[in-house]
Amino acid sequence: MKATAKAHTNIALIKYWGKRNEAIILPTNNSLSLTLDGYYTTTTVEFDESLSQDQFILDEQIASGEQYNRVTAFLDIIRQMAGKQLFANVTSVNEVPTAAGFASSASGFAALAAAGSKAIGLHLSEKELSRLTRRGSGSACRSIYGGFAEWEMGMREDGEDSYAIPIAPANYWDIRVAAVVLSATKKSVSSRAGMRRTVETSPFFQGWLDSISYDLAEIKQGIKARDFQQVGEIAEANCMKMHATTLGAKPPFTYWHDTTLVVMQKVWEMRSQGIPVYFTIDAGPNVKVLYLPEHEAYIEQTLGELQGVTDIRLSKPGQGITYI
Ligand SMILES: O=C(O)C[C@@](O)(CF)CCOP(=O)(O)OP(=O)(O)O
Repeated sequence: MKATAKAHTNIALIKYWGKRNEAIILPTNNSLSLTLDGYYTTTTVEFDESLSQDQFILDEQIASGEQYNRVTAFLDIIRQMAGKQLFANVTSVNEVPTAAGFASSASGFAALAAAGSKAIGLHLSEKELSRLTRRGSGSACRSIYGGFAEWEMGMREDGEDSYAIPIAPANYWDIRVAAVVLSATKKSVSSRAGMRRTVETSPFFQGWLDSISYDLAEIKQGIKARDFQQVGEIAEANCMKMHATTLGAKPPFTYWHDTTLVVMQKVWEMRSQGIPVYFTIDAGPNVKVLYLPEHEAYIEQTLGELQGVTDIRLSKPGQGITYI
């Protein structure tokens, strides 16, 4: 009863920002992402009837506290689906530089869902696997697919219709993402806490929701046409609207640090010089820069020279779940 799976993280171009149900993780809006090849998690799950509790080893460290609790609670869902009361040894290795502030929970929960469901003997479709992964971490449900994926928020309150669907495969369009890692270390508000505070208190949240259907339609048209300017403009604007909601929360907050703005302004400067380059930012200070392959060397060098930038991690579109 053992299986190993590898999953890549993804970068949202239309953000998941807000839950309508926290218990089973149902979002307030659809989101759309690109799976990246530069960051992934490999997870092995072995169910063993001799075990009296789950054990979770993350990057060669025995996990405890919140990390352990989220994994064992997730395994409970898998046990319940399979009707088996077995405990498991879980071993995860992240090729996700934690300093990058990437939501390693995305690749982590996707790999855990895939390996855990297979190890316990469930044969889930991609849709069923995405729906299961969503219960671990919302954005992770998009990592089931390679390339571009859209998480349909669903209308049902039991979440049966809330899962990701593939939009275009990894080999459809070679656009690139540079994760600009900043030295900022101050703990920002977690995405979960940030969403909650924003939904509950920000007067700008409704404006965010009202803009989603237009952004989604425009970005899908841009992807279909391989129109980088259209995709970049929409993604950057959507990110700015998401972050604007946090400024209206009570108490207000922002994920941006000083270097975040330095990188943003450098992207705008390069764009004013005629280079097609855009950015997006998640629940942290790091900036993810979108560009085309022909500009990779110049963009990597230009961003790498900025004060406060400690690493640049380049990604191409990544694959969905693979079993090893
Ligand atoms: O990825 C995106 O769409 C946008 C964000 O990264 C924020 F910018 C949200 C990620 O939220 P996640 O960590 O998935 O929350 P969970 O469901 O509470 O685990």
